[in-house]
Amino acid sequence: MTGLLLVTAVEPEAAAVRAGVDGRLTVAAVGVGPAAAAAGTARLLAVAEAGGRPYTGVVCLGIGGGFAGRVEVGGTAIATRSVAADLGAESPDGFLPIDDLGFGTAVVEADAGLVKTLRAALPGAAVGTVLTVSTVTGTAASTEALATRFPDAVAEGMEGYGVACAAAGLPFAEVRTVSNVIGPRDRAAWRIPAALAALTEVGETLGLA
Ligand SMILES: O=C(O)c1cccc(C(=O)CC[C@H]2O[C@@H](n3cnc4c(=O)[nH]cnc43)[C@H](O)[C@@H]2O)c1
Repeated sequence: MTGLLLVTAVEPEAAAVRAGVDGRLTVAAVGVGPAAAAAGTARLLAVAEAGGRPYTGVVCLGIGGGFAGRVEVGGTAIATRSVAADLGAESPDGFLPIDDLGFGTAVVEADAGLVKTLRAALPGAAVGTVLTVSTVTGTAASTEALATRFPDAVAEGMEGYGVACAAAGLPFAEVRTVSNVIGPRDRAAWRIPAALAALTEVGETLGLA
């Protein structure tokens, strides 16, 4: 996997991944939320391309929320696809994704080859849809709504779809290590050290692959 660009939202996540990668791949923090992450990723890809050393793929990594019963806190989720869950329109009949509005798609499929490699390297990981949200889910009602709309969703983060759009045709994957259960907000219950330690383990596998 030489040549992969690994991106996270914030520097503590990047440091955790770097500790595992051990200098074998580039790891950068590109900002929180899909817009900042897309812009930051696009800039890194453009600079590398202009320098004649283009990246061969992009992996979005970070801590995230996990759907109860689908992945454990401290566990890892590999995305089969990254979906912008709140990109669309509300209506009296429910949420309408941009796909239904005729404005493109809120879904980016992960690269099958990268997913296969990640699954082999991380056999204990949950595998499924990873949602991208601009607002962290924090009520029982919104959690239930998302779990119903996306029965195969395992986790949510705030950057995957943005990074995937910036990757624009390059092989893309997303991996989340779970710091908290998605549900009524309880920041004190977040297990960030465990999720960062799991990110280092993911970095080890990517650095060796
Ligand atoms: O406070 C710290 O020490 C700390 C260390 C590393 C990372 C953080 C973050 O808060 C990272 C923000 C990042 O986390 C993702 N995230 C985490 N939980 C959720 C969630 O339940 N729903 C959506 N996103 C989540 C998200 O991608 C943020 O960008 C703090």
